[in-house]
Amino acid sequence: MRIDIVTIFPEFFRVLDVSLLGRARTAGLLDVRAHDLRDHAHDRHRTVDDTPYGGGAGMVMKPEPWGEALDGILDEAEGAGETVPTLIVPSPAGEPFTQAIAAELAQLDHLVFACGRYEGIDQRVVDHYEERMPVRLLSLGDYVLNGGEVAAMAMIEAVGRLVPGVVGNPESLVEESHEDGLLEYPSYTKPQVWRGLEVPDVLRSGNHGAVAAWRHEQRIERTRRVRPDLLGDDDA
Ligand SMILES: COc1ccc(Cn2ccc3ccc(-c4cc(N)[nH]n4)cc32)cc1
Repeated sequence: MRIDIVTIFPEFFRVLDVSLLGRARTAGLLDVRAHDLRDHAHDRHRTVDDTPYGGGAGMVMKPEPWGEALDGILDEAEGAGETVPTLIVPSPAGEPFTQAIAAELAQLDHLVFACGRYEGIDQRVVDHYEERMPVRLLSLGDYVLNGGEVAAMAMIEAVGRLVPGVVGNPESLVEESHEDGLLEYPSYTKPQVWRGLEVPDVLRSGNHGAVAAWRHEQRIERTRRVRPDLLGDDDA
């Protein structure tokens, strides 16, 4: 999977060079490239923002630098005969990002993240590129960040780890929180007793059926307690 990120803070994504996604990049499973939006602002101050039409506080990101940056990525993909990438625009006004969306995006060959700042990106950028490629406005949650970078990083990690081969043991992706609509079961490791707290006996019983049943019940109980909204009416 190829991932392009357009941002005024490309250095923010250097962290992707380490950890799980770093190994995936080295293995050629993920090709992640950050682009500096200011490279596409050609005035002396490399200006990417301006005052909003209609007035109001704050600044809005100018469309021209975005057009040049995104055209460059699109033209390269088209020139290489690749499938048209999907444009992901993190936004407080977006569709809630979920594990299901992460799984859907993990099937694609090429994602482009447009990380806005200030009060957002001129609407005409989304309107224009909706004519050329799939565009998804996605929200990380019902709170306001200062820009799209943190949201993009979270989405890239959630999607990247689902790309086949990125996670060493694919079995570890099964029965994760939200993977099938339930939260994950509680986990334990050695020592058997820690500060007077014991590992549940069933987990040391060697009875795999009993362990599986206990874990499933724990998932339902935890989901009912913490996230009843994830359960259907008859399960809540
Ligand atoms: C009009 O109100 C505002 C609009 C934008 C902003 C700051 N900002 C600029 C670009 C950008 C991209 C994503 C997000 C974001 C995403 C989630 N889930 N929370 N916040 C925030 C962003 C502040 C206020």
